[in-house]
Amino acid sequence: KDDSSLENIVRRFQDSMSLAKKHKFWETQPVGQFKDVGDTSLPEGPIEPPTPLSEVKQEPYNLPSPYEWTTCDMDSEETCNEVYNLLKNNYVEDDENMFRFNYSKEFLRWALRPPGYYKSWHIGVRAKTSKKLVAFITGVPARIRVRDEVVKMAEINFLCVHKKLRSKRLAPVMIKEVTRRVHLENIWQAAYTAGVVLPTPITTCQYWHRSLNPKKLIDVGFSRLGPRMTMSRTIKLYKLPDQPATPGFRKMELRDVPAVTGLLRNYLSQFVVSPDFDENDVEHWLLPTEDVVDSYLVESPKTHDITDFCSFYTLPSSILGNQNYSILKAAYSYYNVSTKTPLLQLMNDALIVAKKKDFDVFNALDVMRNESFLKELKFGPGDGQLHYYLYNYRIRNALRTSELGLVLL
Ligand SMILES: CNCCCN(C)c1ncc(F)c(N2CC(C(=O)NCc3cnc4ccccn34)C2)n1
Repeated sequence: KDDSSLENIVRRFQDSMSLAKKHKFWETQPVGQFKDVGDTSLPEGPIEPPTPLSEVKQEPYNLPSPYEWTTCDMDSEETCNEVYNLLKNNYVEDDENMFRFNYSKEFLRWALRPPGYYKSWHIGVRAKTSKKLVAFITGVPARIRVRDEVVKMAEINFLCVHKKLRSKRLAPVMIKEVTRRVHLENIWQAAYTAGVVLPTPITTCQYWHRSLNPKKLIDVGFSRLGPRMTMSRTIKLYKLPDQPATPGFRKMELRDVPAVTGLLRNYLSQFVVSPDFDENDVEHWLLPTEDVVDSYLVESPKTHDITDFCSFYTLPSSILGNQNYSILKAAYSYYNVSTKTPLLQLMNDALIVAKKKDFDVFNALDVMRNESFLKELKFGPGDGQLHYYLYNYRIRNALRTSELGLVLL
């Protein structure tokens, strides 16, 4: 890029300004502050005590005058459509603005209605005159274990402000409003991620990508042909068998929920931060849902024990400005457990079924035990980093990515 162009100078200045304002806001919040990093005298755990519910602000925060709060009822086809279209046109893009997430309506209904969810945490902002939905932020309740403490938290996600309303300082007031509504339910901690550095990540993950349809990925600019590589050599490099290799590898069913819950709880107990799933959670988050989440397990043909489990979620991206394709079909590694089948073989079977379902790429973060298979299964490091954060909960030292057992959608 011509870095000296005035346009780039202005953009860099604006970025630095918004970054400065970002830290202005986060310095007012109960989060680990940069100045406190390394201060081992500060105890691990909640940073501020809960407030008596009577002292929690009862009325919503003030929005700039042309805008009003709205609660988005995801059960309503019309409202779900509005949320889908807002995100489809205004949510996260890659740095080169070639792709934008295109979370489907079924995915959003799944992601936002887990056991015990609160409609009041599905918060929208409308323009008073046109009633157009112009911004969105959500929370869902989750029990998250940090070392040996299980903490009720809100998982905050889908913060989106319409492109035309950026730098109107809407995000800080939306974060304060979702925090207020979470406090009203007597919950004082939260977990969230961001592609940008804020005070202060508990860990920073790297995305890895395994090509399943290399020809399309190169055509749309997601990947580039390797040096001294031809297209046919590249297609051959990423070729996968037609069927999974593991005997007893099959789709998860409702009757498997108790066994999968036991398997998953044991496996996740090794990580410093992970969800504390019960059977209701497993039924919601891991039972296969068409075009939303896929999960497979290994049932030993001899003993009929369930020994292993793998899952991935469906998150397509819109391809901005390509003649031949408009959608990138991406699968994201979710929760995987290996007790008998080597994780390498289990994940290769996951790649095989994902390719069979016509996904173009299989993405994974370097969390949990994922590093053990990434290179060998021909994943390549991505350009995106994902920083994980806890709100109002201090972790004494940042975690290694292998100590993190939490995947947010
Ligand atoms: C927990 N909430 C995370 C949701 C947001 N997630 C999934 C996300 N957050 C930051 C990223 F860096 C990222 N990446 C996946 C990797 C990737 O595929 N990069 C190319 C690409 C294709 N489509 C898009 C859309 C947006 C950004 C990059 N894109 C990088 N994913």
